Amino acid sequence: MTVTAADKTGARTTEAADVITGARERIDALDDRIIGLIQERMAVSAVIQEARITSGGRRVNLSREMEVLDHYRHALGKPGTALAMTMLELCRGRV
Ligand SMILES: C=C(O[C@@H]1C=C(C(=O)O)C=C[C@H]1O)C(=O)O
Repeated sequence: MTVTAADKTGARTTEAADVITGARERIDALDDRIIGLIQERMAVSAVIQEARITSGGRRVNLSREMEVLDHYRHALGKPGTALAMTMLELCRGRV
């Protein structure tokens, strides 16, 4: 059986299916960029952590993490905090 664009998108008209298919391509491209930025952030964060550990300090700096959490919460509301927590976990591991 053939899978139509309407089947894949959940749309009930070909016009809506076309809009959704085009917008999903943009979302996929945005997600690629977001993932690239997260990977870049992880690399920069690793440089900071290594410098601090090599100097005799600790990997984690909680006061800085609070600033990062506040930044995301101000920009995105409560879910921003959860997003920042996940980002921090990606960048420095679970604490
Ligand atoms: C990158 C740092 O080290 C750790 C990782 C952080 C981050 O990825 O944003 C923030 C605080 C630290 O726990 C830093 O101190 O800035």
